[in-house]
Amino acid sequence: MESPSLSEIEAFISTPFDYIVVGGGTAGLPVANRLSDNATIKVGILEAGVLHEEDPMIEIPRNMGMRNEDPKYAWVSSTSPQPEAAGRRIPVVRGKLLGGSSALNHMGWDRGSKEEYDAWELFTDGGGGWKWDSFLPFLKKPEDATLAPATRDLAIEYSASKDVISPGIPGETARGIGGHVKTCYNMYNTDVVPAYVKAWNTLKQQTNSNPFGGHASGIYNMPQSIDYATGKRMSATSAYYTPASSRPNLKLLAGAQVSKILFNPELIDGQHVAVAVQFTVNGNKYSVSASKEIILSAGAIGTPRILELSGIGDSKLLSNMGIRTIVDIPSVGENLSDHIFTGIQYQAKPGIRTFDELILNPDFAAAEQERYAKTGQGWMAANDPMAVFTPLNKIMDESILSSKIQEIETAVVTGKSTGKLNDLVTRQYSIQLEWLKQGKLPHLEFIMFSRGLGTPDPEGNCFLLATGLQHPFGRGSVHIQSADPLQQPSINPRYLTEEFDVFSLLAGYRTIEKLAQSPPLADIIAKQVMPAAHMTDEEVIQYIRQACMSSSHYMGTAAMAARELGGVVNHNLKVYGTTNLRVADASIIPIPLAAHLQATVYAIGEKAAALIKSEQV
Ligand SMILES: Cc1cc2nc3c(=O)[nH]c(=O)nc-3n(C[C@H](O)[C@H](O)[C@H](O)COP(=O)(O)OP(=O)(O)OC[C@H]3O[C@@H](n4cnc5c(N)ncnc54)[C@H](O)[C@@H]3O)c2cc1C
Repeated sequence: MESPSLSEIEAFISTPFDYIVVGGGTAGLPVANRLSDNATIKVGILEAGVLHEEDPMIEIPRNMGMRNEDPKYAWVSSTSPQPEAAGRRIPVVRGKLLGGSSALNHMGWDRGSKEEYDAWELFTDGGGGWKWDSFLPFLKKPEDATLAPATRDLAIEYSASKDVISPGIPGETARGIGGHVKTCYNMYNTDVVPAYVKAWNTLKQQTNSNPFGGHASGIYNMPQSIDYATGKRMSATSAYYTPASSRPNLKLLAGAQVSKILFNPELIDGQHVAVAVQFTVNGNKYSVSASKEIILSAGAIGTPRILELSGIGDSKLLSNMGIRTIVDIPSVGENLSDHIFTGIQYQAKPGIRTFDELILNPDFAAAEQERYAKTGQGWMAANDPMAVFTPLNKIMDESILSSKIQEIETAVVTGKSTGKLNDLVTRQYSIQLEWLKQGKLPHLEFIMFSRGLGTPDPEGNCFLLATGLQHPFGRGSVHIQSADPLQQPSINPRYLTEEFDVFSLLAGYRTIEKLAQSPPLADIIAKQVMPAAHMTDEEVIQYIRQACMSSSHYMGTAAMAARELGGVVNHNLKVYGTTNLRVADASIIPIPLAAHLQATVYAIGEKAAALIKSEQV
């Protein structure tokens, strides 16, 4: 791992910064870019990972996933043993490099539904404009949608049904044009995709021709954060850092791990004033000052860790670690949620090609690599774009569902739920129960991965049909284990601790089975590879516990909510009890969102920058 030289560190710490952004990731880099567009404002970025310039492992879309366990690219960590997931430690993947998780993710570009963003305002008691109508400009701002020449909406083209839904604001006004992150439709679809879409149509799932308009249920062709012209991934680095990197007033120190925020001993109106950031390089400690603000953008795992190391968190936990409490906020690091998923692997009949072909057929792989090098197109630029987001009532018997909803409602009301029922979670549950009863918002996502897990079988290409829980009831936590800033925090998502979450994934699993039996998908399947077919409900539940994985969609650990409710930041993203410490990343999301997170996190970065600018004098 490259480290910055002493002269680079000295140049950085002697700069009179106005703002320091901690974490050069998906939200942090938009903040740094927007603040430094004023040449009189000095902005510093501290990033624990390094800058990977022109790295094919990041830029070439088909190389995704290959560096998730490499410490030069990722924080290699796992959860604490998860009792309800067969006691496993489940890998926790996050980017540790400039660009953060946007440089490692699967590039899907989507957003949640109107009602979900409208709910954010219920946590901030109306402040700050955190609802669909006022957040929409920020959801659009990061994006530069390439609508031509990649205009083919294959979800509609492949659709067997004429029953296409397109509610909400019109598609033309819902997408962003001219922003920093270029997006396009997928460049190549494997042979499984047309049959997959049509099989969903036979199960009465409608195609959604306008998933960005505020209604995210249905089948759709999810755009990708890929530049159509080059075929390269767009990360926060290529989108926001590179174009601004030559600004003299923007400085990056990569390879510097932040340990804590330092505060002025004197308070202003009873509030703490953040003045500097302490970081380590090769075990040596340094600090750098900021005269205006410090913005924490270290992600849903990194941000609560830094808050606690700085003395902001649950005073009991902090005193056990020997850390002096600066602000007692017991909810720091609580409220962790994630989209857990499970799946079934199938082998396709001979002649049906999935991405396994790139491993099984070296000549074909070489030809595709050559095509990519010349044109930026083809299989190496391709992904799995078909998204299916569905409420539970679209995939199961309504009477069974309503009795299950009744059960969880009773558990919540009587306090029998196994989760920690603080005020924040109680409000979240009442909103989530309402969403379930209305049956409009997605509760599950179905994803088709056009490749098998493990070593491909030469007898036939494989693919995986997976389902992921979008509005889980389980809530976990991330907390430091000691005052040592280099020790990994304890990450406990408490997966599958709520019965309803298990029930939902079982329903998703049974739907995958039905889908695989539906033509024309059934016609291209040779066999079910994993797990065994024809399992009882008990056996499927056991399999889910043994095999479920994280989607790496960690959120909520420094929730934006009223302080008395259990919030960590207010509607201006300021940490309670401080005048000038903000959080901008996935940790502020106050309630689980039924979408992949990056587009929303970029929007949080854009909105944070606008909030900060609006307070500049
Ligand atoms: C493998 C994977 C696949 C995914 N697929 C998709 C997808 O297809 N579509 C989608 O929309 N979303 C996807 N996501 C989720 C999405 O990418 C993340 O939710 C989002 O990028 C998180 O942004 P963030 O700004 O909160 O954190 P990050 O982007 O992770 O940024 C945090 C940054 O802070 C740095 N940092 C942390 N601690 C410190 C410290 N102490 N000192 C200095 N720096 C620090 C980190 O190194 C990192 O660069 C995926 C994520 C992963 C990991």
